[in-house]
Amino acid sequence: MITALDHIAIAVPDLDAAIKRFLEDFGLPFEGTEDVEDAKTATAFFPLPETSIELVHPLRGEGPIARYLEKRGGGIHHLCFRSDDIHADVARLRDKGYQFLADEPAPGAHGALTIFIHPKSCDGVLIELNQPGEGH
Ligand SMILES: CC[C@H](C(=O)O)C(=O)SCCNC(=O)CCNC(=O)[C@H](O)C(C)(C)COP(=O)(O)OP(=O)(O)OC[C@H]1O[C@@H](n2cnc3c(N)ncnc32)[C@H](O)[C@@H]1OP(=O)(O)O
Ligand SMILES: [Co+2]
Repeated sequence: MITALDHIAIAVPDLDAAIKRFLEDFGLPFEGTEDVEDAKTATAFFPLPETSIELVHPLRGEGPIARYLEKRGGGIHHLCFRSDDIHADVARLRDKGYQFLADEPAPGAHGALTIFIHPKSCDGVLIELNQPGEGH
């Protein structure tokens, strides 16, 4: 079952400048950065009550965020729904015809199990599902 809007991710060409903006201009609480090697993405999280803003930036200039920034520039990149049983939700949504970008959920930021649905399945919006690990 989907239980929350876990985060909204924004693709940013300059991670340090964007962190400064959300920290100093908007005054959001900053949790820290985490590089997700498998996703070739550097992330920065700003937790707010019940959800977070996630900044995403290419690791070493490559990967999906690099391609996104090249084609579209910075902008809202994906929404992530939190699940309390990601395998059941993936099976349920696959049965309904949603196209997933991987066969199985894999570890993402914070060690959460994560999987993406192709934007073509959701009116052009990239959707991530995650199931937080213990302690998050
Ligand atoms: C998991 C760690 C962390 C976390 O929260 O835990 C993250 O969130 S990391 C986030 C980075 N990882 C990903 O984004 C993985 C999933 N994304 C992908 O695999 C690709 O970006 C993909 C498949 C969505 C698109 O890659 P592709 O190489 O096919 O790029 P194209 O530019 O050819 O795009 C094809 C088609 O999709 C449209 N598109 C691409 N990105 C987005 C987007 N973020 N939102 C909406 N639409 C998107 C793109 O415009 C193309 O459309 P078309 O009509 O064919 O031009
Ligand atoms: Co994300």
